[in-house]
Amino acid sequence: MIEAKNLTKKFGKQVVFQNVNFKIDDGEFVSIVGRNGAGKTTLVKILMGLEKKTSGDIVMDHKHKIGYVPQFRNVDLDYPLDIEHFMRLNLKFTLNPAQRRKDTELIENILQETNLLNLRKRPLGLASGGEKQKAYLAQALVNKPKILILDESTASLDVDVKIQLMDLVQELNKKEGLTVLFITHDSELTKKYTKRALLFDHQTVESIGVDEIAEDMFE
Ligand SMILES: Nc1ncnc2c1ncn2[C@@H]1O[C@H](COP(=O)(O)OP(=O)(O)OP(=O)(O)O)[C@@H](O)[C@H]1O
Repeated sequence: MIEAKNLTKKFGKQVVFQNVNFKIDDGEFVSIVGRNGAGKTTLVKILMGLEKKTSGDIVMDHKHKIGYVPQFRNVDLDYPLDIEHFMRLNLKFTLNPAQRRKDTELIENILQETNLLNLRKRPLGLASGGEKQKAYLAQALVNKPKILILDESTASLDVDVKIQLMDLVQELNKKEGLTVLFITHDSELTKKYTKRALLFDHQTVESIGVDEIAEDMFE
């Protein structure tokens, strides 16, 4: 479980959120929503230890690894790594033959579960937007995370590709019990894939059922 207790974050005099309280259960698939600048990324950075909270607490099992899937950026056409080697960047280097075999088996499994087996040799720079996004997801899975953070990972993808990616994440959530934090401005995907959302608004965070989400609430 991830629990925020009276969590406050300020940048200088600017209050991003103040005394917020919420819980995210293990294995939950929850949306994180709110207008631009509401504090969603700041929360993620605090969870990942990249930013310090100002006060209050985050209670979570720190043994639980977090996989972070950013929104794909344009990659140079001549970027040298193919998808498989891009994933392998997240492996620890080892000369131990048994560990190398295990690592290869892990990569095979992830390529299979993300439907990237046929694309493993595709240079990342030449992959489509959806393929790049799947490669980012596959790379995050190499760390065997318990928590997956999708940070606007569906933005700038075509609708059918968004659905493919989200179906894949839903499967990981159901089959492997991954906790998923889905940061998004997309109210339709929020409603389709999650039951509730943490709404960041005016320095507060509120848990709302997806039925309560209005079209323009966080766009
Ligand atoms: N390192 C920083 N120093 C100062 N202010 C910051 C810093 N990081 C973020 N902020 C400010 O904190 C507020 C929250 O930013 P944050 O990036 O968390 O918003 P967000 O909800 O993720 O927005 P978006 O939907 O646009 O990605 C913004 O006003 C932002 O300018």
